[in-house]
This record gives sequence, structure tokens and C-alpha cells, in this order.
Amino acid sequence: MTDKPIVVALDYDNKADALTLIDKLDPAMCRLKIGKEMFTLFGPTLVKDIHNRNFDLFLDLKFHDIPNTVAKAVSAAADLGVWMTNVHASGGLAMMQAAKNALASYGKDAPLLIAVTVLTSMSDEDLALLGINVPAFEHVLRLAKLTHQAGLDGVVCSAQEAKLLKSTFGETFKLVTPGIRPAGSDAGDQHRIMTPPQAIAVGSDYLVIGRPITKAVDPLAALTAIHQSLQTEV
Ligand SMILES: O=c1ccn([C@@H]2O[C@H](COP(=O)(O)O)[C@@H](O)[C@H]2O)c(=O)[nH]1
Repeated sequence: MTDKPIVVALDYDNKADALTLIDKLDPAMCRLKIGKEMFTLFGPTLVKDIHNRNFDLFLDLKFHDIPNTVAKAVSAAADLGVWMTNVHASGGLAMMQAAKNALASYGKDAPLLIAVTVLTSMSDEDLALLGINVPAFEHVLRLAKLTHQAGLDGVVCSAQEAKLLKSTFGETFKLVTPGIRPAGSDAGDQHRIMTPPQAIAVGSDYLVIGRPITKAVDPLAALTAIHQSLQTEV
């Protein structure tokens, strides 16, 4: 299992609430993620606040634009010193290569760069509505091949595709999997889900977990329970 596989997704509209949770967490137990909501509301200042608390931060902005624009956006993310950032693989090979090239000058300080394949909220039926008439795992595999070809560090996928992707691309190609739901918890808008121990067992490197922790009555207890389930059940 990867060192510190749990990435807590902080999707709060209130910075004080987010910082209250962060201050209860231990950077040795998890990493953190902020996405479009928190970055739009609180920007680079929040990134600094999180870094000052010694957490690795995944900046989940899922860039998707022309190559030149995405390259500059990824470079701006690297300037913030984040641990990981991402683009949408459906932006295409040239866009992903431009993003990768933009990080070359950062050397060992470059963030991990990964690409979103098919959002974990999407089912086969949702893809069909977009004219993509193959099962989600096939489209994930196509997009992961393109991502691998572009030289990125890995993909965002669901844990349901992890076994296939690990056996196709090997151990070093990182699999970051949202859609993680402890047994009995509410799936919400997520469709392609798996429990934390199952996700690790099939090859996920990083488990992105939001509401099962942040909406729990006791978020720290929820995180601790997930952490312990990985020590005992995997
Ligand atoms: O395919 C994807 C890509 C990103 N996400 C993000 O992960 C978290 C999941 O939160 P939960 O509350 O555990 O559902 C959220 O920030 C999404 O934007 C994803 O779910 N699926």
C-alpha cells in the first residue's frame, strides 16, 4: 500500500469550518484536496494556510482548455507548491503533453500531474447520453492510454477500473480514486464506488474521500475508522 493513501476532499463553502477540521487532522495520517469550490472562494491564500499546516495538497481543478492555456495553468499550480494537480484527459494528447512539458523546469519540485478519465459520478447510461456507447471501463482505458502516452504520472479513475489499469500500465502509473464509500455510507451522486479496503486491494494508490468524512458527525472518528480499516482489512 502507498504511504498515506487517504486524501481528504475538503469541499466546504466556509474556510473556518475547513480549517477547524484540518486542525484536528494529522499530516502523518492523510493528505488533503481542494477543488473548484474552495479554490474559487478562497484562492492561493487557502493553499498557503494548508501548506503552513504541513499537509500535502492535491489541487483538483481538472484543467480542460487549449494546450497553451492548460500549460500556463499547470505551471501556476506548480508555483503554488502543490503535491498533485490535474487535467482532463479528454482535453487530448497535445494538451496533456503541453501540461507535462510546462512542468519540466520544476524538476523534482514539480507536482504529480494526473488526468481525469471518466468522472466517478458517471454511469454507462450517462456516457451513452454523450454518444459514448461503450462501458465506462472501456472509455477509462482509452483515456488512460492517452494519458500514459503523454507521460503523465497517472489518472483519476474509479477503483472499479483499478485492477485493469494496474495490469495494463504497471505499478508506477498512479491511480487516484474518488467514489470511495465505507460500507453502509450514502453513495450520494457517485455511481462507480468501492469501499476503502476493497479499493486498496484492487490497486488504488490514493483514495479521495470527501463527504463520508466531512459530513460525519465526528469527522476525525470517521477518518480514523477508515485508516484503521486499511491496516486491518487489506
Ligand atoms: O471522477 C472524479 C473526480 C473528482 N472527484 C472529486 O472527489 C471528491 C469526492 O468527494 P465525495 O464527497 O467523497 O464524493 C469531490 O471533491 C469530487 O469533486 C470525484 O468525485 N470524481
